[in-house]
Amino acid sequence: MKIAFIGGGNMAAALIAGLANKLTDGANIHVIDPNAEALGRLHKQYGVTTSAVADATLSGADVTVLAVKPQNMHEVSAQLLPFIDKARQPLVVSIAAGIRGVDLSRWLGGYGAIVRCMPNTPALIGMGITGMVAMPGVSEAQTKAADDILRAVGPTVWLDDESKIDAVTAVSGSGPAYVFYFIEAMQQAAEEMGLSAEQGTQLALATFAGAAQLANRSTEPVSLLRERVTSKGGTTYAALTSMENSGVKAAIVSAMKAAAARGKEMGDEMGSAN
Ligand SMILES: NC(=O)C1=CN([C@@H]2O[C@H](COP(=O)(O)OP(=O)(O)OC[C@H]3O[C@@H](n4cnc5c(N)ncnc54)[C@H](OP(=O)(O)O)[C@@H]3O)[C@@H](O)[C@H]2O)C=CC1
Ligand SMILES: O=C(O)[C@@H]1CCC=N1
Repeated sequence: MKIAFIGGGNMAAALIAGLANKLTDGANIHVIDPNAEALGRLHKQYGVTTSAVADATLSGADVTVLAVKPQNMHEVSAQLLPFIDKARQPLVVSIAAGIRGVDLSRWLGGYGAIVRCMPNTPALIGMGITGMVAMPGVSEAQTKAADDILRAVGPTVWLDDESKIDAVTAVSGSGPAYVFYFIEAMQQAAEEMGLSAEQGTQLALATFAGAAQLANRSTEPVSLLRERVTSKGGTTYAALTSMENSGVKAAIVSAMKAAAARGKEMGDEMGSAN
């Protein structure tokens, strides 16, 4: 399978890291990005071919992944359009937050073979997860091709309704940042209580990894696992009571709803502006 990426930034690099060697040889991946340094790195690490601007290599791609910022999706669609060979029906995969399939299709001259995805950066180590939705013009074979690509970097979750992808963005697309934020807070607290930076980091990271694995492997609800840590009148109880009193859970719920709302807003803004 020949795969082209337009945009070779953070998320594309994470996907390419998972894809190269696993699904396809790096030489079957072509990356287009104006940043020569980023291209050089990707070429050196994975053997991908590169170019600074959209070129005829795109015509030979079975799948083109649009991995630029949402604000650049309209101009990039215009750059891709001349290279879409409609007789071959190549698949277009968008990973952009917010950008709706109907707008992308319009920018691509009514082209319909589009799958929208929301991956996340743990794809870099093959531990991503991706929410996906196929536009009406996507064939079964194309759905499978999109699934094969994203499954190379972790499980896929197919959605029955495009509007739900904003929720996926809020949960797992942006999610790694919430986890890193929580780890940063634990690191800070550890240091403030006298542990070294190294010890704080080691303890926080192992706790996150262990708790996530435990929850993943357990058949019991996460709330029960939490209760088992929380001895009556003990230290965990003191911490969780403090969190509840500070409105931590409510703040997380409202932050994630803000992420989803921003996804929808970006779709509205970009769709109506172009
Ligand atoms: N980062 C993440 O965790 C996730 C991101 N996404 C989505 O992925 C997309 C990319 O995000 P991310 O990788 O973080 O962003 P980056 O800014 O890291 O990468 C985008 C890249 O596209 C390049 N670019 C801009 N214009 C063009 C063009 N015309 N042709 C080719 N390349 C171009 C940019 O170059 P320059 O910097 O010079 O403009 C940059 O290198 C976004 O739409 C985002 O919503 C989805 C899931 C998770
Ligand atoms: O912050 C963003 O907009 C992108 C989408 C999900 C993760 N990063």
